[in-house]
Parts: sequence; C-alpha cells; structure tokens
Amino acid sequence: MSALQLTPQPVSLAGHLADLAVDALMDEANLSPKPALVDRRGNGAHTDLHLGLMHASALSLWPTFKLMAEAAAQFKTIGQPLREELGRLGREGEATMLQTTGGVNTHRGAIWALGLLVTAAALDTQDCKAATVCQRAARLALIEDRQVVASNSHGRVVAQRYGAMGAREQAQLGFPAVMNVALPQLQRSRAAGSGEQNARLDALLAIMTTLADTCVLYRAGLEGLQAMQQGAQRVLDAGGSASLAGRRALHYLDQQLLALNASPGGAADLLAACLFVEGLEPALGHVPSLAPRSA
Ligand SMILES: CC(C)(COP(=O)(O)OP(=O)(O)OC[C@H]1O[C@@H](n2cnc3c(N)ncnc32)[C@H](O)[C@@H]1O)[C@@H](O)C(=O)NCCC(=O)NCCS
Ligand SMILES: Nc1ncnc2c1ncn2[C@@H]1O[C@H](COP(=O)(O)OP(=O)(O)OP(=O)(O)O)[C@@H](O)[C@H]1O
Repeated sequence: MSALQLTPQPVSLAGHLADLAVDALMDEANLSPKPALVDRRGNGAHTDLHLGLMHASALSLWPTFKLMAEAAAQFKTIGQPLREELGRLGREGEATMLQTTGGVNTHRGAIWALGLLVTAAALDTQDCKAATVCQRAARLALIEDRQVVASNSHGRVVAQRYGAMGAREQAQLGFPAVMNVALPQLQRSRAAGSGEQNARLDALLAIMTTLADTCVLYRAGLEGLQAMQQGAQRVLDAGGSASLAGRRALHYLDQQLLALNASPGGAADLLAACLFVEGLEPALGHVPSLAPRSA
C-alpha cells in the first residue's frame, strides 16, 4: 500500500492538547533573538543546552501531556486525586526529559506550567478561554500533593535566600504574568503593526520586566534580576523589538545578561504558557468536552 492510500487517523482531544503544548515549546525555543536563552542563534548563557536538545526534550514530553489530558477525563473534577495523579505524571515527565537530555534540565518549569494548563483545558473544552483555563489551573496548583518529596531545587534555595515567589506561586495565582502581562503585550504589539516574531519577543520582554525569575536569581542574584527587569523595560520603552532603537537595546540586554550568566528560563516557560492558552480557543472551540464541567 502506498502512503497516499493511508487514511489519516483522527487525533484524540488529549492528543490535540499535547500537540498544542509541544508546539508552544517548539515556538518558544525557536523564537530569536531571545536574551541569554537558547534560540536559533546559539546557546545563550547555557553551556549544557542547545536548540536540538530543546527540540528533543519538547517532543519527548508529548506522551506526558497527553496522559495529563486523559487524567482530566478520568478524574473529571478538580480535587486531590487528580492533583496527585498530575504530580506523578509530572515527575515521570521530568524523568523522561532527563533521560532524553542526558540529565540536563531543559523544561522543568514548562512541564509544571503546561501540565497544569493542559489538564485545566481538558476538564472543560466548552470553556477554554485563556482566563478560565488559568483559573482552573490555579485551583489545581493550590491543592497539596502529599506524594511530593521536598527537594533542594534551585527555586527553593532562592525562595529561602530572597523570599522570591517562583513557579509554584505563579501557577497558584492563575498565571498573572501570562494573563496580565504577556497576552496584553502580544495584542498591543500586533496592533502596532509588529510581525508575529517581534510581538512574541515583546511579550517575553514584558514578562521579564516584573517576574522574579528563580533561574536568574539562582545564577546571578539580585544584580542579575535587576539587569533583566530594567533592561527588558528599556527595550519596550525604546519601541519594542521591531524598532531599530529597541533592537539595539535588546542586543545590549543580551550582552549584559550573558556577562552575568543570567538566563531568564522562567520567563521563557511563561511565554510558552502564553502561546498555549492563546491557541486553545481557535483550536478547540468546536471540540466536545472530554469530561463534564469541573466542580
Ligand atoms: C513547582 C515546580 C516547578 C518546582 O519548582 P521549584 O521552584 O521548587 O524548582 P526548580 O527551581 O527546579 O524549577 C523552577 C522552574 O520554574 C521556572 N521558573 C522560574 N521562576 C519562575 C517564576 N517566577 N514563575 C514561573 N516559572 C518560573 C524555571 O524555568 C524553572 O525551570 C515543579 O517542578 C514541581 O513541583 N514538580 C513536581 C512534580 C509535579 O507536581 N508536577 C505537576 C505537573 S502538572
Ligand atoms: N529557550 C530556552 N533557553 C534556556 N532555558 C529555557 C528556555 N526555555 C525554557 N527554559 C527554562 O530554563 C530552565 C533552565 O534554567 P537553568 O539552567 O537555570 O536550570 P537548572 O538546571 O535548574 O540550573 P543550572 O543549569 O544552573 O544547573 C529550564 O528549566 C527551562 O524550563
């Protein structure tokens, strides 16, 4: 039989959500020029990462996201059983990621954020507005996972040292960096005539202006965080990444963050989360729910 005679198999809703999550990770990784992050130009501040590894890691997470969406259908409501199943799948996803990358942390924060959002979307695809999905994800993130083993993660170290709110709190608050910062900036930049890549760079920069990025704090302390926040604001004030002055400021920010070894990995994860929730309504508006309305 020739390939032309093969009938395409319908993609399940869970598979569709996993596609959207992996697409968001691929789009974030490919977006260039991002300050000090892995992109098409190079490795940014990371000696142990490269674009091929980011791609391989993103693709390896497809089954994890699909299983998370299926868990929503199985458990149907927001509660401890679903939360703990997600924790289990998330830890398995982290293990898969580390196996794929030979032990390098490519997407820890992204598994957390996108995992919660995929599940929240799958709970009720009749209402997959970005704001509603972020709120559902927050309700999941607020539930304690009794199986979690406290680790000495970089985020925890930094939380103790500086009192910074990290990935956990960002999710528990309903992703304010996505809803109040990144999505409005995306829309503003598009309305001002910027191309899609520049609008996405502006959204990343907008996140960087206020986020307490624990990756940056761990690698470069408060000096790095201040350089990131102020430098990102300067790019936006100069006209954003589509303008000549903004592009110069972005180049300067890149050099400054590289010198400080300060890579805004948390901001990058939240840009991926922003692209994911923005894509939900157009992609799923017509698809029936996997599960009845969540409690
Ligand atoms: C909550 C998580 C992210 C751990 O956070 P913690 O701060 O302790 O760890 P760590 O420093 O290793 O990772 C933080 C990650 O978040 C990203 N990040 C950094 N700062 C921020 C921020 N302010 N906001 C959002 N994300 C951020 C970074 O890119 C980094 O990858 C999560 O990995 C976790 O608890 N996993 C356990 C498995 C689980 O429950 N999974 C649920 C799947 S839905
Ligand atoms: N394009 C990207 N380039 C680099 N990092 C990214 C990118 N997109 C997302 N990230 C995030 O940045 C994090 C990597 O940051 P970092 O290297 O500080 O992590 P770490 O392994 O915890 O620290 P270290 O490398 O200092 O041991 C990943 O968890 C990932 O979520």
